[in-house]
Amino acid sequence: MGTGYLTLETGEVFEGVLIGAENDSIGEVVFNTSMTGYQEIITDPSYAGQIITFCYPIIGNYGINAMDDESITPSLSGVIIGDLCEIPSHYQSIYKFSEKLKSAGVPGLAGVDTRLLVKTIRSHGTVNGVISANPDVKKVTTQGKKPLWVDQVSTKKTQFYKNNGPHIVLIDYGFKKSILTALLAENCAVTIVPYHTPYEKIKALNPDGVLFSNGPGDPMDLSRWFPEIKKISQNYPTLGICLGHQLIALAYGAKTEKLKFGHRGGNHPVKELLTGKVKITAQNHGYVVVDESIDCTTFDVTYRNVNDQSIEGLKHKVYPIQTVQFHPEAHPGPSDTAHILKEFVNEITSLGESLYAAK
Ligand SMILES: NC(=O)CC[C@H](N)C(=O)O
Repeated sequence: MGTGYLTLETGEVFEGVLIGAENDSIGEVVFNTSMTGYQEIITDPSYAGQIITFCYPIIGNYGINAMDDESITPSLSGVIIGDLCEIPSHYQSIYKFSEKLKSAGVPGLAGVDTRLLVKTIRSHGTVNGVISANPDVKKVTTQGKKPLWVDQVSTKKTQFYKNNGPHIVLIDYGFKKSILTALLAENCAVTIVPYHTPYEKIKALNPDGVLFSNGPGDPMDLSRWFPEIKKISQNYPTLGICLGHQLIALAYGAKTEKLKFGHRGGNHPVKELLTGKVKITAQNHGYVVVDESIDCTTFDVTYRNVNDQSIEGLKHKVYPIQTVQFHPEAHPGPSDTAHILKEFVNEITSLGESLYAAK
Protein backbone atom coordinates (compact mmCIF):
# COMPACT_ATOMS: atom_id res chain seq x y z
CA MET A 1 0.00 0.00 0.00
CA GLY A 2 2.09 2.88 -1.27
CA THR A 3 1.24 6.45 -2.05
CA GLY A 4 -0.79 6.91 -5.21
CA TYR A 5 -2.49 9.67 -7.11
CA LEU A 6 -5.61 10.41 -9.05
CA THR A 7 -4.64 12.86 -11.76
CA LEU A 8 -7.45 14.58 -13.62
CA GLU A 9 -7.17 15.71 -17.23
CA THR A 10 -7.96 19.20 -15.93
CA GLY A 11 -4.68 19.12 -13.99
CA GLU A 12 -5.80 18.56 -10.37
CA VAL A 13 -3.95 15.82 -8.48
CA PHE A 14 -5.44 13.97 -5.47
CA GLU A 15 -3.15 12.00 -3.21
CA GLY A 16 -4.06 8.81 -1.38
CA VAL A 17 -3.00 5.27 -0.64
CA LEU A 18 -3.10 2.70 -3.44
CA ILE A 19 -5.37 -0.29 -2.76
CA GLY A 20 -6.58 -3.23 -4.84
CA ALA A 21 -4.81 -4.12 -8.10
CA GLU A 22 -1.43 -2.62 -8.74
CA ASN A 23 -1.85 -1.39 -12.31
CA ASP A 24 -2.40 2.19 -13.55
CA SER A 25 -5.94 2.77 -14.69
CA ILE A 26 -7.65 5.45 -16.73
CA GLY A 27 -11.36 6.19 -16.66
CA GLU A 28 -14.13 8.73 -16.57
CA VAL A 29 -14.24 9.98 -12.96
CA VAL A 30 -17.79 10.00 -11.60
CA PHE A 31 -19.31 10.08 -8.11
CA ASN A 32 -22.01 8.10 -6.36
CA THR A 33 -23.90 9.50 -3.36
CA SER A 34 -25.29 6.20 -1.98
CA MET A 35 -24.67 5.72 1.74
CA THR A 36 -24.58 1.91 1.47
CA GLY A 37 -24.35 -0.65 -1.31
CA TYR A 38 -20.71 -0.31 -2.33
CA GLN A 39 -20.57 -4.02 -3.28
CA GLU A 40 -23.51 -3.74 -5.68
CA ILE A 41 -22.12 -0.50 -7.09
CA ILE A 42 -18.64 -1.81 -7.90
CA THR A 43 -20.13 -4.87 -9.60
CA ASP A 44 -22.73 -2.94 -11.67
CA PRO A 45 -21.57 -3.37 -15.31
CA SER A 46 -22.91 0.10 -16.20
CA TYR A 47 -19.73 1.50 -14.58
CA ALA A 48 -17.41 -0.14 -17.14
CA GLY A 49 -14.73 2.37 -18.10
CA GLN A 50 -15.44 4.63 -15.12
CA ILE A 51 -13.63 5.45 -11.87
CA ILE A 52 -16.18 5.76 -9.07
CA THR A 53 -15.75 8.22 -6.25
CA PHE A 54 -17.79 7.24 -3.21
CA CYS A 55 -19.21 10.33 -1.49
CA TYR A 56 -20.01 8.34 1.65
CA PRO A 57 -16.89 8.69 3.82
CA ILE A 58 -16.44 5.11 5.10
CA ILE A 59 -16.25 2.20 2.69
CA GLY A 60 -15.64 -1.46 3.55
CA ASN A 61 -17.13 -1.48 7.07
CA TYR A 62 -19.53 -4.39 6.44
CA GLY A 63 -17.19 -6.25 4.08
CA ILE A 64 -18.16 -8.11 0.92
CA ASN A 65 -20.65 -10.99 1.00
CA ALA A 66 -21.38 -13.95 -1.27
CA MET A 67 -24.81 -12.72 -2.49
CA ASP A 68 -24.79 -9.09 -3.51
CA ASP A 69 -22.59 -8.96 -6.61
CA GLU A 70 -24.46 -7.56 -9.60
CA SER A 71 -22.19 -9.31 -12.11
CA ILE A 72 -19.60 -12.07 -12.13
CA THR A 73 -16.72 -9.66 -11.99
CA PRO A 74 -16.43 -5.87 -11.58
CA SER A 75 -15.80 -4.06 -14.86
CA LEU A 76 -15.21 -0.55 -13.58
CA SER A 77 -11.80 1.11 -14.02
CA GLY A 78 -11.16 2.18 -10.45
CA VAL A 79 -12.44 3.32 -7.09
CA ILE A 80 -11.74 6.46 -5.02
CA ILE A 81 -12.70 6.47 -1.37
CA GLY A 82 -12.28 8.42 1.84
CA ASP A 83 -11.76 6.11 4.81
CA LEU A 84 -11.10 2.46 3.99
CA CYS A 85 -12.24 0.05 6.68
CA GLU A 86 -10.03 -3.04 6.63
CA ILE A 87 -11.68 -4.71 9.63
CA PRO A 88 -15.21 -5.39 8.37
CA SER A 89 -17.91 -6.38 10.80
CA HIS A 90 -20.82 -8.35 9.37
CA TYR A 91 -21.79 -11.99 9.84
CA GLN A 92 -22.04 -12.51 6.08
CA SER A 93 -18.76 -10.85 5.16
CA ILE A 94 -16.30 -13.13 3.37
CA TYR A 95 -13.82 -10.59 1.96
CA LYS A 96 -12.46 -7.16 2.68
CA PHE A 97 -13.30 -4.42 0.17
CA SER A 98 -9.63 -4.15 -0.88
CA GLU A 99 -9.40 -7.93 -1.44
CA LYS A 100 -12.40 -7.77 -3.75
CA LEU A 101 -10.75 -5.01 -5.80
CA LYS A 102 -7.47 -6.90 -5.98
CA SER A 103 -9.02 -10.19 -7.11
CA ALA A 104 -11.02 -8.29 -9.77
CA GLY A 105 -7.91 -6.47 -11.07
CA VAL A 106 -9.36 -3.06 -10.15
CA PRO A 107 -7.09 -0.40 -8.60
CA GLY A 108 -8.31 2.04 -5.99
CA LEU A 109 -7.15 5.00 -3.98
CA ALA A 110 -8.09 5.41 -0.32
CA GLY A 111 -7.64 8.32 2.07
CA VAL A 112 -8.61 10.81 -0.61
CA ASP A 113 -10.33 14.13 0.10
CA THR A 114 -13.43 12.90 -1.73
CA ARG A 115 -15.42 15.98 -0.77
CA LEU A 116 -12.99 18.20 -2.68
CA LEU A 117 -12.88 15.73 -5.58
CA VAL A 118 -16.68 15.70 -5.86
CA LYS A 119 -16.76 19.51 -5.78
CA THR A 120 -14.12 19.53 -8.53
CA ILE A 121 -16.16 17.13 -10.70
CA ARG A 122 -19.29 19.19 -10.04
CA SER A 123 -17.57 22.36 -11.24
CA HIS A 124 -15.82 20.92 -14.34
CA GLY A 125 -18.36 18.26 -15.17
CA THR A 126 -17.31 14.62 -15.53
CA VAL A 127 -13.58 14.42 -16.35
CA ASN A 128 -11.14 11.68 -17.25
CA GLY A 129 -8.53 10.71 -14.72
CA VAL A 130 -5.81 8.19 -14.05
CA ILE A 131 -4.97 6.26 -10.88
CA SER A 132 -1.24 5.71 -10.68
CA ALA A 133 1.78 5.73 -8.38
CA ASN A 134 3.04 8.57 -10.55
CA PRO A 135 1.12 11.88 -10.79
CA ASP A 136 1.72 12.58 -14.46
CA VAL A 137 -1.08 14.40 -16.21
CA LYS A 138 0.20 13.25 -19.63
CA LYS A 139 -1.04 9.79 -18.72
CA VAL A 140 -4.63 11.05 -18.88
CA THR A 141 -5.19 10.59 -22.56
CA THR A 142 -7.95 8.48 -24.00
CA GLN A 143 -5.75 6.21 -26.03
CA GLY A 144 -6.94 5.39 -29.52
CA LYS A 145 -10.52 4.46 -30.32
CA LYS A 146 -13.21 4.65 -27.64
CA PRO A 147 -14.04 1.06 -26.59
CA LEU A 148 -17.58 -0.21 -27.05
CA TRP A 149 -18.07 -0.98 -23.36
CA VAL A 150 -21.32 -2.86 -23.93
CA ASP A 151 -19.43 -5.35 -26.08
CA GLN A 152 -17.10 -6.07 -23.15
CA VAL A 153 -19.81 -6.72 -20.57
CA SER A 154 -22.65 -8.31 -22.58
CA THR A 155 -23.00 -12.09 -22.53
CA LYS A 156 -21.37 -13.95 -25.42
CA LYS A 157 -23.82 -16.85 -25.19
CA THR A 158 -27.57 -17.11 -24.87
CA GLN A 159 -28.55 -18.26 -21.36
CA PHE A 160 -31.84 -19.86 -20.35
CA TYR A 161 -33.64 -19.78 -16.99
CA LYS A 162 -36.67 -22.06 -16.89
CA ASN A 163 -39.81 -21.14 -15.00
CA ASN A 164 -43.55 -21.51 -15.42
CA GLY A 165 -44.52 -17.86 -15.93
CA PRO A 166 -44.23 -15.60 -19.01
CA HIS A 167 -41.10 -15.87 -21.11
CA ILE A 168 -38.97 -12.70 -21.10
CA VAL A 169 -36.02 -12.12 -23.40
CA LEU A 170 -33.53 -9.96 -21.50
CA ILE A 171 -31.33 -8.09 -23.98
CA ASP A 172 -28.03 -7.84 -22.19
CA TYR A 173 -26.17 -4.56 -22.52
CA GLY A 174 -24.53 -5.32 -19.15
CA PHE A 175 -27.57 -6.25 -17.08
CA LYS A 176 -27.58 -6.11 -13.29
CA LYS A 177 -28.20 -9.49 -11.71
CA SER A 178 -31.02 -8.05 -9.61
CA ILE A 179 -33.08 -7.41 -12.78
CA LEU A 180 -32.87 -11.14 -13.51
CA THR A 181 -33.63 -11.94 -9.85
CA ALA A 182 -36.72 -9.70 -9.96
CA LEU A 183 -38.02 -11.40 -13.12
CA LEU A 184 -37.41 -14.88 -11.69
CA ALA A 185 -39.22 -13.83 -8.49
CA GLU A 186 -42.26 -13.08 -10.69
CA ASN A 187 -42.00 -16.66 -12.05
CA CYS A 188 -40.78 -15.51 -15.45
CA ALA A 189 -38.77 -17.80 -17.67
CA VAL A 190 -35.85 -15.68 -18.82
CA THR A 191 -33.61 -15.94 -21.87
CA ILE A 192 -30.58 -13.66 -21.76
CA VAL A 193 -29.26 -12.75 -25.20
CA PRO A 194 -26.23 -10.77 -26.44
CA TYR A 195 -26.88 -7.07 -27.10
CA HIS A 196 -26.59 -7.44 -30.90
CA THR A 197 -29.24 -10.17 -31.21
CA PRO A 198 -31.44 -9.29 -34.21
CA TYR A 199 -35.24 -9.35 -34.29
CA GLU A 200 -35.43 -12.63 -36.25
CA LYS A 201 -33.42 -14.49 -33.59
CA ILE A 202 -35.57 -13.03 -30.82
CA LYS A 203 -38.71 -14.01 -32.73
CA ALA A 204 -37.40 -17.59 -32.92
CA LEU A 205 -37.24 -17.61 -29.10
CA ASN A 206 -40.97 -16.80 -29.02
CA PRO A 207 -40.91 -14.44 -26.03
CA ASP A 208 -43.94 -12.97 -24.27
CA GLY A 209 -42.02 -9.79 -23.52
CA VAL A 210 -38.62 -8.16 -23.98
CA LEU A 211 -36.55 -6.22 -21.46
CA PHE A 212 -33.76 -3.91 -22.68
CA SER A 213 -31.24 -3.74 -19.85
CA ASN A 214 -29.01 -1.11 -18.31
CA GLY A 215 -25.44 -0.86 -19.57
CA PRO A 216 -22.30 1.25 -19.85
CA GLY A 217 -21.23 4.02 -22.20
CA ASP A 218 -22.85 6.45 -24.60
CA PRO A 219 -26.12 5.04 -26.02
CA MET A 220 -25.29 6.61 -29.42
CA ASP A 221 -22.40 4.14 -29.72
CA LEU A 222 -25.08 1.50 -30.41
CA SER A 223 -26.76 3.43 -33.25
CA ARG A 224 -26.30 0.68 -35.82
CA TRP A 225 -28.73 -1.48 -33.81
CA PHE A 226 -31.50 1.16 -33.53
CA PRO A 227 -33.60 -0.25 -36.42
CA GLU A 228 -33.59 -3.74 -34.81
CA ILE A 229 -34.39 -2.26 -31.38
CA LYS A 230 -37.39 -0.45 -32.86
CA LYS A 231 -38.62 -3.59 -34.62
CA ILE A 232 -38.28 -5.74 -31.50
CA SER A 233 -40.15 -3.18 -29.39
CA GLN A 234 -42.98 -3.01 -31.94
CA ASN A 235 -43.55 -6.74 -31.71
CA TYR A 236 -43.39 -7.55 -27.99
CA PRO A 237 -44.41 -5.87 -24.76
CA THR A 238 -41.25 -3.99 -23.86
CA LEU A 239 -39.59 -2.54 -20.79
CA GLY A 240 -36.39 -0.47 -21.06
CA ILE A 241 -34.25 0.26 -18.02
CA CYS A 242 -31.66 3.06 -18.02
CA LEU A 243 -29.51 2.40 -21.13
CA GLY A 244 -32.50 0.39 -22.42
CA HIS A 245 -34.72 3.47 -21.96
CA GLN A 246 -32.24 5.66 -23.83
CA LEU A 247 -31.89 3.16 -26.69
CA ILE A 248 -35.63 2.88 -27.21
CA ALA A 249 -36.02 6.67 -27.24
CA LEU A 250 -33.17 6.94 -29.77
CA ALA A 251 -34.59 4.14 -31.91
CA TYR A 252 -37.80 6.19 -32.28
CA GLY A 253 -35.89 9.30 -33.34
CA ALA A 254 -35.30 11.11 -30.03
CA LYS A 255 -31.88 12.43 -28.99
CA THR A 256 -29.74 11.97 -25.90
CA GLU A 257 -27.26 14.35 -24.28
CA LYS A 258 -24.63 14.04 -21.61
CA LEU A 259 -25.39 15.47 -18.17
CA LYS A 260 -22.74 17.68 -16.59
CA PHE A 261 -21.92 15.13 -13.88
CA GLY A 262 -24.68 12.52 -14.03
CA HIS A 263 -27.13 11.07 -11.51
CA ARG A 264 -25.58 8.31 -9.41
CA GLY A 265 -26.98 7.45 -6.02
CA GLY A 266 -29.86 6.02 -4.05
CA ASN A 267 -31.95 9.11 -3.28
CA HIS A 268 -33.02 10.64 -6.59
CA PRO A 269 -36.62 11.87 -6.42
CA VAL A 270 -38.74 11.32 -9.53
CA LYS A 271 -42.34 12.43 -10.02
CA GLU A 272 -44.86 10.06 -11.55
CA LEU A 273 -46.77 12.53 -13.71
CA LEU A 274 -50.04 10.56 -13.77
CA THR A 275 -50.45 10.56 -9.98
CA GLY A 276 -48.21 13.43 -8.88
CA LYS A 277 -46.50 11.01 -6.48
CA VAL A 278 -42.80 11.36 -5.84
CA LYS A 279 -40.75 8.17 -5.62
CA ILE A 280 -37.18 7.93 -4.38
CA THR A 281 -35.09 5.99 -6.86
CA ALA A 282 -31.70 4.44 -7.44
CA GLN A 283 -29.91 5.96 -10.41
CA ASN A 284 -26.69 5.57 -12.31
CA HIS A 285 -26.57 7.43 -15.58
CA GLY A 286 -24.56 10.08 -17.37
CA TYR A 287 -26.87 10.59 -20.35
CA VAL A 288 -30.52 11.65 -20.61
CA VAL A 289 -33.14 11.79 -23.32
CA VAL A 290 -33.50 15.36 -24.62
CA ASP A 291 -36.94 16.74 -23.83
CA GLU A 292 -37.56 18.63 -27.06
CA SER A 293 -36.51 15.63 -29.13
CA ILE A 294 -39.43 13.46 -27.96
CA ASP A 295 -42.23 13.06 -30.48
CA CYS A 296 -45.26 13.82 -28.28
CA THR A 297 -47.58 12.10 -30.74
CA THR A 298 -45.69 8.84 -30.12
CA PHE A 299 -44.61 8.93 -26.47
CA ASP A 300 -45.98 10.26 -23.19
CA VAL A 301 -43.46 11.33 -20.57
CA THR A 302 -44.35 9.30 -17.45
CA TYR A 303 -41.71 10.38 -14.92
CA ARG A 304 -39.55 13.45 -14.39
CA ASN A 305 -36.60 14.05 -12.10
CA VAL A 306 -37.66 16.43 -9.34
CA ASN A 307 -34.20 18.05 -9.08
CA ASP A 308 -33.55 18.93 -12.72
CA GLN A 309 -36.86 18.05 -14.45
CA SER A 310 -35.07 15.65 -16.82
CA ILE A 311 -37.05 12.84 -18.43
CA GLU A 312 -37.17 9.72 -16.26
CA GLY A 313 -39.74 7.60 -18.08
CA LEU A 314 -41.64 7.17 -21.34
CA LYS A 315 -44.70 5.26 -22.46
CA HIS A 316 -45.61 4.58 -26.08
CA LYS A 317 -49.10 5.73 -27.02
CA VAL A 318 -49.90 2.63 -29.10
CA TYR A 319 -47.54 -0.22 -28.31
CA PRO A 320 -47.08 -1.60 -24.78
CA ILE A 321 -43.63 -0.05 -24.41
CA GLN A 322 -42.54 1.49 -21.13
CA THR A 323 -39.10 2.81 -20.31
CA VAL A 324 -37.49 4.21 -17.16
CA GLN A 325 -34.22 6.05 -16.71
CA PHE A 326 -33.96 5.02 -13.04
CA HIS A 327 -33.50 1.51 -11.65
CA PRO A 328 -36.74 -0.15 -10.45
CA GLU A 329 -34.72 -3.18 -9.30
CA ALA A 330 -32.74 -0.76 -7.06
CA HIS A 331 -30.05 -2.87 -5.35
CA PRO A 332 -28.72 -0.80 -3.83
CA GLY A 333 -31.44 1.69 -3.18
CA PRO A 334 -35.06 2.18 -2.25
CA SER A 335 -37.73 -0.15 -3.64
CA ASP A 336 -40.36 2.58 -4.28
CA THR A 337 -40.51 1.67 -7.98
CA ALA A 338 -40.19 -2.14 -7.74
CA HIS A 339 -43.83 -2.26 -8.86
CA ILE A 340 -42.71 -1.35 -12.41
CA LEU A 341 -41.16 -4.79 -12.95
CA LYS A 342 -44.21 -6.50 -11.42
CA GLU A 343 -46.60 -4.46 -13.57
CA PHE A 344 -44.61 -5.31 -16.68
CA VAL A 345 -45.03 -9.02 -15.97
CA ASN A 346 -48.73 -8.58 -15.10
CA GLU A 347 -49.34 -6.62 -18.29
CA ILE A 348 -47.72 -9.37 -20.36
CA THR A 349 -49.89 -11.97 -18.67
CA SER A 350 -53.09 -10.01 -19.26
CA LEU A 351 -52.25 -8.99 -22.83
CA GLY A 352 -51.51 -12.54 -23.87
CA GLU A 353 -51.71 -12.93 -27.62
CA SER A 354 -54.54 -10.41 -28.10
CA LEU A 355 -52.51 -7.33 -29.00
CA TYR A 356 -50.49 -8.94 -31.76
CA ALA A 357 -53.16 -11.38 -32.94
CA ALA A 358 -53.85 -9.39 -36.09
CA LYS A 359 -50.30 -9.93 -37.41
N1 LIG B 1 -27.12 2.41 -15.79
C1 LIG B 1 -27.19 2.60 -17.10
O1 LIG B 1 -27.81 1.85 -17.85
C2 LIG B 1 -26.38 3.74 -17.65
C3 LIG B 1 -26.76 4.16 -19.04
C4 LIG B 1 -25.72 5.00 -19.74
N2 LIG B 1 -24.48 4.29 -19.84
C5 LIG B 1 -25.54 6.33 -19.03
O2 LIG B 1 -24.54 6.53 -18.35
O3 LIG B 1 -26.39 7.17 -19.11
